Amino acid sequence: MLKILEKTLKKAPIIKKGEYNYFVHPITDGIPLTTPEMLEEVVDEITRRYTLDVDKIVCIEAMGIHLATALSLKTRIPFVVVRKREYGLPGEVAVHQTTGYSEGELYINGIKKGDRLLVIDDVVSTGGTLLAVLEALKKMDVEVAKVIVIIEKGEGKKLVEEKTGYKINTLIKVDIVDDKIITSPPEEA
Ligand SMILES: O=P(O)(O)OC[C@H]1O[C@H](OP(=O)(O)OP(=O)(O)O)[C@H](O)[C@@H]1O
Ligand code: HPA
Repeated sequence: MLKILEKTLKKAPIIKKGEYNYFVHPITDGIPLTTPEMLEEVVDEITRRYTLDVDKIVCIEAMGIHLATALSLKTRIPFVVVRKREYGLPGEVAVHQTTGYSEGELYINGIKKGDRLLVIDDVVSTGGTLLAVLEALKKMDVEVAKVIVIIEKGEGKKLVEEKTGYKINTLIKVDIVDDKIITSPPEEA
């Protein structure tokens, strides 16, 4: 069902970002090559597993954008990007993001009161990014109907679920053992 994703993850190079083991894959980095078949496999699996009765898809720059684009083309649901750039538009909400190797600001725009949202991203690792975005959305007058992340790595997913109360739906789990990637089905709460 996720044959391309599994096969390519197993071959993904691992680089060091300080102490952090970072895998490099087309879904999370656009490297070495994102194929239409891989994107199709991912969005087909999303629409097979989940009912997407939402007004908008919310994705996070940069590596949520290709996923939201492909899903939007398939479902006809529009999407908005949480950007790393500040616009200063009315209603803009800034959040502070931390990952295992970086930190910075994210800016939420384009969301209206009462919106029913699907939040999508490529990977949840420490959970810092998703936590920051979901906690901000929680304070806005919107409904987060679904959260979908393609790849879970480490324990961040559980932490985000505990802290926000939202279920984080993932398609595949990766563990890095001896500089190799092991894939398995997602951990369910
Ligand atoms: O669970 P976390 O530890 O927060 O890691 C996950 C986040 O890290 C990556 O984003 P990054 O900020 O590196 O930006 P990019 O999408 O531009 O590569 C990825 O796209 C997720 O958003
Ligand atoms: O190991 C990783 N690889 C790609 N993207 C990521 N975002 C957080 N961790 C990772």
